[in-house]
This record gives sequence, structure tokens and C-alpha cells, in this order.
Amino acid sequence: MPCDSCHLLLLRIPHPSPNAVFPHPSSRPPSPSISQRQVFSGPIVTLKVFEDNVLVREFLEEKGNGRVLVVDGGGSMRCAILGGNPVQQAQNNGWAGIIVNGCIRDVDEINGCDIGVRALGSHPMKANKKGYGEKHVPVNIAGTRICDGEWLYADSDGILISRTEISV
Ligand SMILES: O=C([O-])CC(=O)C(=O)O
Ligand SMILES: [Mg+2]
Repeated sequence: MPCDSCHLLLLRIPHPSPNAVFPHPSSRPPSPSISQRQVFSGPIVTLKVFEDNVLVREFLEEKGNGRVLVVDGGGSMRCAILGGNPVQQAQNNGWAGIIVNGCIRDVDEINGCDIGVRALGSHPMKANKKGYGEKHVPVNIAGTRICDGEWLYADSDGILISRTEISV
């Protein structure tokens, strides 16, 4: 993982067991790896939602072109804003990865997908379907501001955000 760029913001990643549900997520970045792909990177698309996954699904129905969807779900641990169906679709549509500041479900299905997925934990309940949320807005996850169009690099050590593309 690169670490010498002056444009680098660092998300520090603790080492929880996979799929662990943390006591309180607000100060933690999404960290357990919940898919077989550990290493992924790409230009970022941001999305801010709260306990609603309509916009998440809408994005992942688009062609991914190697992008990474960063979903700030407000750290909610009360339902899952990403499930197996959209992850499968994202994989087929060429998304490189999905970061969720919140919970996912269908962990076994997601584990079978070849796309990077990180989340705070898992939850069995599905999210609301009202379609509320904001696309392409700056988000703040675990103290790191992340903007649409920045670049994300994830590997087993953690997640880096860069304002520009960096060579890896
Ligand atoms: O239905 C949902 O909202 C979540 C889900 O399980 C899926 O998309 O696979
Ligand atoms: Mg499902």
C-alpha cells in the first residue's frame, strides 16, 4: 500500500474478526472485509443515506467502470443498507468495491462475490425503501472527509483515500 503521497488521508483500520458488529460505530471506519476480494481501488462515488437503501441499489444498477461506491449510512447498526442482490449486480456491472458506514446482510452471498465490500458489521433486517439520501456529496467517515471523484485504495492493512490517482 502506498504511503508517501502528500494528498493522502488515512483511515486507520483496527483488526476485528470478520463481520464483527462493533459496540458503537461512530468513531470507526468500515473495516471487516466481507468479501473474498481484499485488494481493490478506484475512483470514488459518494452517497449519504440513513437506514434506506433505494439509492444504494440505484447506483449499483449502473455500470461501475471500476469505481468504488462509498456509502455513508450514518453508522447505523439498526438495519442493513446493502444486501446480496445489489452486491451481485455490482460485481456483474464492474464496480471495484463498496464501502458501507453501516451494516450489510446476506454475508454468505457477499462472501461469494468477487468485489471488495467493507462494512461496520452485519444485521438481519432490511432497510427502508423510501429513496431518501444525497448523491455525490462529501461524506465524513470516522473523521475522514471523502469527496466524490477522489480515489480509494483498500488492502488487508486498511483503506486509503487520495485526492488524486496514485500509482500502486
Ligand atoms: O432487500 C434488501 O433491502 C436487502 C437485501 O437483502 C438484498 O438486496 O439482497
Ligand atoms: Mg437479500
